[in-house]
Formats: sequence, structure tokens, C-alpha cells
Amino acid sequence: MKPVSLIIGATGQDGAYLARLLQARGHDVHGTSRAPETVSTSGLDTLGITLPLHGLDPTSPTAVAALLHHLGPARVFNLGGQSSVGQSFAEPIATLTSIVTATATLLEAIRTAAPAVRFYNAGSSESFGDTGGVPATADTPFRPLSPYGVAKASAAMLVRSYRESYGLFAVTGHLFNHESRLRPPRFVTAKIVHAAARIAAGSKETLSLGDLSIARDWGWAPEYVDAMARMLDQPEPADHVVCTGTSMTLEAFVAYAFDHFGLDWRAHVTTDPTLARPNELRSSRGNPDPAASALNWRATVHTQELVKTLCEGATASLKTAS
Ligand SMILES: C[C@H]1O[C@H](OP(=O)(O)OP(=O)(O)OC[C@H]2O[C@@H](n3cnc4c(=O)[nH]c(N)nc43)[C@H](O)[C@@H]2O)[C@@H](O)[C@@H](O)C1=O
Repeated sequence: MKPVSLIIGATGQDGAYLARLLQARGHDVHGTSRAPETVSTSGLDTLGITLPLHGLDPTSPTAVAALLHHLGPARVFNLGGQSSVGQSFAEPIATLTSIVTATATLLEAIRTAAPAVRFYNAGSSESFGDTGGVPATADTPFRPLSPYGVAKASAAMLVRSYRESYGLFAVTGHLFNHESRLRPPRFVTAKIVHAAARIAAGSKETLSLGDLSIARDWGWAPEYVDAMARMLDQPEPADHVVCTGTSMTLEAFVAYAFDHFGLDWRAHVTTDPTLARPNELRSSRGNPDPAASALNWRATVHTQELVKTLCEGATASLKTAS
């Protein structure tokens, strides 16, 4: 019998890559979506992944309990909810509900009806806020700056509380920014590389961006899902930071991307203050060493190589579209 893994929110970037990884490892992978009839499955389709997609509102205790009873999963990966920090400023309550209430509902269903389930919670580096240049670890205090960060910090605290109070195997991976060709253009890396590819192909557009001075620890999503899976394979549950340990400014990212296409970014990019966030996390970087020693996992794709890979993906998708 194959172990059953359930991915809550399976249609996003991470859900698609995680489904591919778990299937390759012999798991019977099921996914959920709030609206499976209408949701875009383009990420799963791009990777050639098929899996049973169940309709689920993860904030509904009865619906969650019924699905866990029906599938009997050994592992549950909680990847659902709002994923855009920018959007969380416009929709703080929906953000909190989709992250905090959903995580609480899943934990409570596991505690009461399926306590042997191993539970992975998708946390975020946004929980830490500005660490003053000190690379964050799982022990860094939470000082979130966005409604999204508040929600992710709260969900992570719930996970720790259920682990310590009830003995559940429940863990949070605090993932730093991680990108791929499955990223939609509401995220800045996809916005940049697709615009640069179009401009290189003859488009006369100008790319408008917010604050170019911010810095992020950007990694490669397909390898980050391996860290998630490993966190549930450990003898003891523990939270981890998942990151590269290197960071670069958005301006450097833009420069590398346009340079990949033989373009000078200054001729094609403008800044628009309305794209800046009400409260901006200026710089973000994690410490990769604890995950390396505990999970035997380390990011291999860094900065310039990441930009190059994303640019190649943008070129390929432009060719497919034309
Ligand atoms: C770790 C974290 O990582 C991601 O959240 P994010 O960091 O907000 O990602 P992003 O690509 O939207 O912004 C990155 C930075 O780029 C700045 N920026 C400038 N100009 C534009 C711009 O035009 N668009 C966008 N989107 N950002 C811009 C923006 O202000 C921010 O400083 C999610 O996976 C999230 O789920 C998560 O957990």
C-alpha cells in the first residue's frame, strides 16, 4: 500500500512541485482546492501531474474531518491560503481567515480524529520581519510587518502549541522567497523576467516596479519542496528555516535579468511609488546551516543562476505562447 499524502492547496507553485516529488517517491498524492471546478491547474498541467483534486474549505471542521476520514492520509501538507504579501494589505481579514483559521481547523481535526498524521505547515520568512541583517533561524522572534506575516506567525505558533501540548508531529517550514517558472506575475520575479523576455522580443513596453532597494533571499522552488518533505521524514518534529543564505537587492535582480537578454535595464524600467507597500520588509535573509545539519538539505541554486533559469523559462513560455 502506498502512503497517502494530502496537499491542502495543491494547485499553486509549491503544490505542483511537491505533488511531483511525492509521486516520484511512491506516495498516493491527493490535493484540495476551494473550487476545483474553476481553479486553474496550469501549474500541475505544466509539470504533467495528475492527481485527485478534492473540493475543500479548510476552515470547515466538518468538511476537513470528513476528508481526513475518507482518505486516511499519513501526511498532510498545509499549503493553502493567501500567498501574496501585497494583497494581504488590501484583504487583512480574508488573509487571516485563510491562513490562521484554516491551520487551526486542520490541527484540531488531526488532534481529535487522526493524531498519527504528520502535519507540515507552510510558514514564511515574513513572520520574522526585519532581523536587522542577522540571518533568521527557526528561533528568531516573530516581528511581522504585514497582515500576511502576522497570519503566518500566528499559524506557526499554533503548530508549535499543538506539538508541545498534544504531542502531534506538526512542524512549520519558514520558507524564504522561492521562485520558478510556475510563479504568476503578481510576484515580482515573474513580472520582471516575463517583461524582459517580451522587451527582448521587440515589445516597446516599460516595466513599472516599486522599491528597487529591497533585498530578498531568493531560492529555487523545486528544491524547496524537498526540504518540506524531509521535515516530515525526521525522527522528531522540529521547525526549520528554508533559505539559500544569500540575498540580493531587487535592483541587482532586475539588472541580471535584463543583462541575460543583452539589455540595459535602465532603458526599460521605471519606478512607481504606488507599487510600494504600506509597510515594507527592507531586507530578508535566512541561516541555512540548521536545515543542512538536521535535514541534510541545502539550496543549490543561488542569485545569478536563479535569475538565468527564470529568464530561460520566460523565453520558453513566450515561444510556446506565440
Ligand atoms: C517569503 C514570501 O515571499 C513571497 O512574498 P513577497 O516577498 O512579498 O514576494 P513578491 O515577489 O510579491 O515581492 C518581493 C519584493 O519585491 C517588491 N516589489 C517591488 N516592486 C514590485 C512589484 O511591482 N510587484 C511585486 N509583487 N513586488 C514588488 C515587494 O515590495 C517585495 O519587497 C511570497 O512567496 C509569500 O507567500 C512569502 O511567504
